[in-house]
Amino acid sequence: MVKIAPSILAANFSKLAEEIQDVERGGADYIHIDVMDGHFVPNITMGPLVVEAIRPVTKLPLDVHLMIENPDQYIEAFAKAGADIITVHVEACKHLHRTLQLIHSFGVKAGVVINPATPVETIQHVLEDIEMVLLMTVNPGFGGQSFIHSVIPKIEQVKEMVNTKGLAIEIEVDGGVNRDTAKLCYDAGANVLVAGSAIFQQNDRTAAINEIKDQLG
Ligand SMILES: O=C(CO)[C@@H](O)[C@H](O)COP(=O)(O)O
Repeated sequence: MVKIAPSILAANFSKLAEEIQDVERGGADYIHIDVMDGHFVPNITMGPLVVEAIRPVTKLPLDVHLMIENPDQYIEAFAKAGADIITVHVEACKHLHRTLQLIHSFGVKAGVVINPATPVETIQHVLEDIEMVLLMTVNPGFGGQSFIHSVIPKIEQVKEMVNTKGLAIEIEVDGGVNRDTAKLCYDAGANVLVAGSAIFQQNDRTAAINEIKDQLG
């Protein structure tokens, strides 16, 4: 079953609790939280305090995507704030395996993210140590960008790697996912679809979520 993870980066921050409850009622499976530091990516968003504030307003798992340098420094804070899944970028981790162990040490699921230009081989030796792979389908940093189609074969490659090893890892995609691109990702092997503007910029979020799910056949 596909899961939909609305990215709150596209939500109205002045009424974040209502926005999150709206997508929860509308059938969302995860709440995707984009953490940006102005160094790893050219944008600054939210930190552990926002995750802590969101935690009591929803029962959905909080999927925290760290687009930050030196993620080890902040993992404990995000875990204690209520993250259920923490994903870190291969490109930002000096000792990726150690970082994944650190995430798990707080009882939180761990995932690895790769940018559009990063080869999937960079994650092959940590597949046994993660619960999620996140393939960026835009260059990270901003919502509302266009989907990068050259990532599709990478999704297929990851699916193949995961199947070959017989692992139960979620394959998530993020960036430019909407009613036109969702099926391409799903058919290639993705089972978690992050969508920001395609959901939060619609008046009827339930319809927006259903519209994406309906495309998948
Ligand atoms: O992590 C990111 C961007 O860096 C994403 O989560 C975007 O926030 C997705 O937004 P849309 O492309 O769906 O509008």
